[in-house]
Amino acid sequence: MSIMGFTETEPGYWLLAGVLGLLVAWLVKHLITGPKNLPPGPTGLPLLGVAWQIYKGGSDPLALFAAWSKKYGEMVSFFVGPKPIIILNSYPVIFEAFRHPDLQDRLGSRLLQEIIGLKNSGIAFSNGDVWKEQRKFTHSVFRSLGVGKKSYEDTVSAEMTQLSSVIKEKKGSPFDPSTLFMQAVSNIICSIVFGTQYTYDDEAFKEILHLVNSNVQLSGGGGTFLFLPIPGISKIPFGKMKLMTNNIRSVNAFIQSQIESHEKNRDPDNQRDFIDQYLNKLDETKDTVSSFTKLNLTGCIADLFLAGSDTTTTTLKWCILFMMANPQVQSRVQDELDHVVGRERIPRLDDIKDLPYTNAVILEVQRKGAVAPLGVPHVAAADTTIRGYTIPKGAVIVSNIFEVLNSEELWKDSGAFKPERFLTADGELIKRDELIFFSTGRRVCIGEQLARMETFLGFTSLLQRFTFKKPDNSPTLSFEGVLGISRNPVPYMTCAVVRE
Ligand code: HEM
Repeated sequence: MSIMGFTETEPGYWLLAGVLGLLVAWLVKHLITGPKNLPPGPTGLPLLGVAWQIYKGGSDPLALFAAWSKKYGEMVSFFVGPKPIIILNSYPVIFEAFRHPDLQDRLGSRLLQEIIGLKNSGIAFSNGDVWKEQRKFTHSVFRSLGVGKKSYEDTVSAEMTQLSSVIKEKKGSPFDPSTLFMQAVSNIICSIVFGTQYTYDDEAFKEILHLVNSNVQLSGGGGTFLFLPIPGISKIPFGKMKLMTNNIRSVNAFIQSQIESHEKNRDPDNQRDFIDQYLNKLDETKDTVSSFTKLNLTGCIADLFLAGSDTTTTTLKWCILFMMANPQVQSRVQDELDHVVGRERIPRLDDIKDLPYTNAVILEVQRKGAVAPLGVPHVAAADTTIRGYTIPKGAVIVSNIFEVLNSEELWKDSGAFKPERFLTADGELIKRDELIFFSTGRRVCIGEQLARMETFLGFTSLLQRFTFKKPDNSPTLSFEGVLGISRNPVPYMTCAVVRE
């Protein structure tokens, strides 16, 4: 018998026979023992699943997922290799699934495990009791420091004042705001975690931000490269993986040096920051199987930086981009600020209730910017039924936040930038549950209050002092999103003109 022209005496015959045998075995196993009753979705090549379609979707998986949502509905399933992936495309289904106790696990990062030993560690990538304990503890530290509350306002305002002073030095000439926004936002995380706020010319601070930022870029859409389950991934001696490995080593060395200096200079009666409080917790913990360990401290610090810096920085970048593109909206925000706050003092959280238009603008920027368009993937800890479909144990569950924020059903004329959609006829602010920028359910963003506060105080203090303009002769403004760990605007330049 010959296969595709090869006879039994040729090596190609046995190679092809082997490949075909594997395909048949996979198909049989998949049909007989594979998960049943999955939500509908595209069928892909055996073994590869729809990996090739996603690859072809290239820089715009969001468009591909939108097309699938239209075709298959609010729950879509497909395979990447042997792994089932479930995409949730509507607010009600995300709301239901993300409250289910069996749909709260995460994918681990092989890369972080190999380099730092982080496995089921920290908050964002841990499961079960470790996750519950670390998340609860982080919440309690945030509460005690007043993070996201009025008592933390001065720290955030001081940072935004430093940001404005540096921007003022640009004297209206064009600049890319990315690095400055990142410095301001990361400095707030530094104050929570290390008890320090750096000046923007501090070399160590600049170097760490460069390393974190570089990994945010290198990680690719949704942080894919962080999660590749390839054994020995950290040993790859070239390309992206080598760069990421080196960056992670350097960031880890910085984190360890901070922990060590806190250990040397501690005063248990004066707990300055997250690290001090964690070290105290380690002292108190007698339980040998407790999740409070130095490794988990490292995991929490890494998570707060990764999750807390890039997202809020990106939100501020979208804010300025939309203001440059909509000067009439910008000047209406400035009028409202002049009327309510004036120019003599900086905006405060107490002003929020009196600034409905400004708040509507922030909501619309967040809706259109969709900085976390696919959230952070969850994993099913057990077979679970949602809306009559089975989500099998081990399936990866992706919340398509982007689809919810762009749904024509929820937001009439959803493609347009219209802050008025969040105002009543009387000018009161309308709050909508479907605005799930920070996700929903048990793993909802732990930094939500802080991020809202940073965005409000950052945006208002900038617009109080400056008018942002597109530099003459600069490229046409683009509203395309560039998908990295978060969804960024295409890099742009702006001129910050001091207001008369
Ligand atoms: C505009 C800014 C932000 C956005 C849009 C955002 C969005 C999100 C989203 C969508 C998730 C996934 C929730 C889920 O899995 O269901 C998340 C998780 C998380 N965020 Fe944020 N976030 C922002 C700012 C922050 C800040 C400032 C911090 C830190 C202070 C932070 C810390 C975290 C952590 C630690 C998690 C993991 C929570 C867990 O797994 O239990 N985020 N965020």
